Parts: sequence; C-alpha cells; structure tokens
Amino acid sequence: MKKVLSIAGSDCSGGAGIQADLKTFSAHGVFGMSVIVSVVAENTSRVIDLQDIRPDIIEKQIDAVFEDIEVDAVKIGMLPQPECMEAVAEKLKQYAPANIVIDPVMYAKNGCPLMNPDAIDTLIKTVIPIADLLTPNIPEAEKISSMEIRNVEDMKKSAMAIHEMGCKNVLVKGGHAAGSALDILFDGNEFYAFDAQRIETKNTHGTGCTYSSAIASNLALEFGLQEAVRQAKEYVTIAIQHSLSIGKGHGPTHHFYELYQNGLKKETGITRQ
Ligand SMILES: Nc1ncnc2c1ncn2[C@@H]1O[C@H](COP(=O)(O)OP(=O)(O)OP(=O)(O)O)[C@@H](O)[C@H]1O
Ligand SMILES: Cc1ncc(CO)c(N)n1
Repeated sequence: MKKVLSIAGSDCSGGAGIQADLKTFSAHGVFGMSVIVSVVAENTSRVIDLQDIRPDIIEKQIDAVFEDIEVDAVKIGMLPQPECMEAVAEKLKQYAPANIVIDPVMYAKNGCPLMNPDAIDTLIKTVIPIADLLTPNIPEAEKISSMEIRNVEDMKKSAMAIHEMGCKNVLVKGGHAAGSALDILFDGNEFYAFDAQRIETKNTHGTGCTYSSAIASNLALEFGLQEAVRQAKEYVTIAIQHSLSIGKGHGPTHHFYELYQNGLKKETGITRQ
C-alpha cells in the first residue's frame, strides 16, 4: 500500500484539515498518516480559537514518521506561523520525500484567518521552494503574487509569478471565481486547464484540502502530474456534487460517495446517498 503523509491543522468538525485529508487518502486506497501542526476549534460556520503545536513537537512527529516508514507523497496544508513553516521546510529538506503537494491555506471558507498574515514572507522564501506542486486558491494566489486576479489571463500571470518563486508546478484553483470551476496548472512551460461545471451549493468546507490530498494520493499511486490532477478534479467535483448538509454553515463534501455506492451495491444491491 502506498503511504501518504498530511502535515496540516486539525478541524474538529471533520470536513477540512487533517480530517479531510485522511478521509481522502482512505477513499483513494492509500495509507494515511498525519503530523498535526495546530489544533483548531472550528466548525462549518466559524473558527473559535486555535492552539499551535510547538515547532519541536512538529519536528519530532515528522522524525517519527520518516525514521520508520517510507513516504510516497506528502500533502501540506495549514502552516499558521513562520516558526512552524521553518520547522516543516527544514525537516522535509532533510528527508527529501518525492511528491510534495502544498496547499497554502490562509483562510477558512468562512473568512477566518488560519495563517498569520506576517508569515507570508516565510511562506514565499522557505515553503514555496520545496513544493513539487503548490495549489493556491484565487485569494491566496493574489496574496502570494501581489496582483489582482480578475480573469483566466490573470490566473496564468499569477501562476507564472508564483512559479518564479521556486516551486516546480502551480495549480491556481478557480473555486472563488465566477462561472465554471476552472483551475489552471502551470508546469513552467505549458498551461493546462481543468474545468468542471459550478455546483450550486454552500457546502464547500474543505474542498481545497480534499483536492490537494487527492492529488497527493494520485502522485503516490504513480500517476503523472496532469493525470493526477485530472482524476483529483473528478473526485472533488463528485464530492461537492454529493456534499453533506451537516452543520449550520458551509457543510463538508462527501469523501466516500463512489466507494459507498459501489460497496453497498455489491453487498446488498441497494444504492443510497
Ligand atoms: N461550487 C463548486 N462547484 C464545483 N467545483 C468547485 C466549487 N467550489 C470549488 N470547486 C472546486 O474545488 C476545488 C477546490 O477549490 P477551492 O478554490 O474551493 O479551494 P479552497 O478555497 O482552497 O478550499 P478550502 O480553503 O475551503 O479548503 C477546485 O477544483 C475548485 O474549482
Ligand atoms: C484545519 C483547517 N485547515 C484548512 C482549512 C481550510 O479549508 C480549514 N478550514 N481548517
């Protein structure tokens, strides 16, 4: 079984962060592991508070995984503070795993901050250069590339500027744009578009976590980058299509829709949501 590690924050309400990552890994048939960098008291409506994990404990969690287990891909999510970013980047330089996918999480869907805005310089200098793939949404891409994104041409310009910062590939996600859910991948040479119909739902809590974890799983399963993104886009679109009205705010996506459909059908002949 391929092994995939998530380094991210804990979302106690289960739809985003480490919890979404582990569900996504399981849905892909890879073995999920987690290094928790922050415990976030949050739900589908708001972030109440958070406690960051000490950098030396983050480092020791990473040591514990790598000294024992071969890691096929790493997904990085929320990194709240510069010290946390430095600890994670140093350790990943030391262990040099293949397939590092970084989702530069800055805000929850409800607008609550999950990264100290003063950490942007450390993100750019220390974290972005270790990424095989960086997956910013539009507001994150705007912050990182210091430009406004109004259309697809701007998404491309921003991706090029971010690529210059040292990551190997950039995927600017269009979840926050109007129109179809169009994402643009830039590999330093070419642009590739991944498009899906926009689904009318407010249940999009954790879509970014789910997408980047699906890409990391597919890379661990040895798909090439474009195919890994294509399959992950299909997976996240189905997860949003069948998203769950759980909680009073932005509900979570359905990480196991196809698995449940297929498994249940085989066992009982019945289908259910
Ligand atoms: N309503 C929607 N319908 C279809 N696809 C969507 C919708 N919203 C987001 N997506 C897609 O989901 C994926 C995740 O993108 P998004 O921009 O929502 O990430 P994000 O803002 O980082 O998520 P989060 O921070 O909540 O985890 C992208 O492929 C995006 O195009
Ligand atoms: C812990 C955590 N990571 C990421 C996100 C972004 O969806 C969130 N809401 N919570």
